[in-house]
Amino acid sequence: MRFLPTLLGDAYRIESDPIEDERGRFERSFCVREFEAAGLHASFAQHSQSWSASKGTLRGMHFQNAPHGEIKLVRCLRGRIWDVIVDLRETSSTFGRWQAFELSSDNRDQLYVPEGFAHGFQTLCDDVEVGYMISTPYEPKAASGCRHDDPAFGISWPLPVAAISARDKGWPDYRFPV
Ligand SMILES: Cc1cn([C@H]2C[C@H](O)[C@@H](COP(=O)(O)OP(=O)(O)O[C@H]3O[C@@H](C)C(=O)[C@@H](O)[C@H]3O)O2)c(=O)[nH]c1=O
Repeated sequence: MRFLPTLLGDAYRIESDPIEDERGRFERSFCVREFEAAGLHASFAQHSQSWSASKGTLRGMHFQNAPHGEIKLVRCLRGRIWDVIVDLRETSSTFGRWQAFELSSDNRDQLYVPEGFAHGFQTLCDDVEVGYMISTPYEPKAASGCRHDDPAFGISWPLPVAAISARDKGWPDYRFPV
């Protein structure tokens, strides 16, 4: 695996090292030894998958409040997504900044999302499956988020929004600390 730094501190794009033979392909998508050697969190409590029917579907931007903050390892298992993270760590030099990554079942890249980031994605085609490893169990009372179109961040999305949950449409404006 190759752990490629991103523009945002502590977040990594991870490329795998596929081994191909006459049957097809083998690759490790997670490895405690390699994650620990790279200094990354290597213990995950949950693996979740979502399926989105339509191109343009938007899920996010999500995070869990402390003390239930999550580290996520995100991979697109079928189709293509525009995956976006926002650094919400007030002490970070990249606080308030966002970055987007195309993850797909073709490139098979993964995104390591540190604790303290908001995460969301938009599907770039129909019939999209996304899988996440998550460091902490789901805690509904701590689940929170910010709007994908919040002017505080100015995130660019590639497509008009075709489907979004009422909850994700209704997150209040993000307030930067004064
Ligand atoms: C996230 C989650 C949801 N649920 C339930 C709550 C709800 O009834 C249903 C759908 O939940 P949501 O609308 O939050 O699903 P979704 O919008 O797909 O949530 C996901 O979005 C992406 C961007 C992430 O980063 C993930 O961590 C997760 O927050 O599933 C669980 O039971 N366990 C979980 O871990």
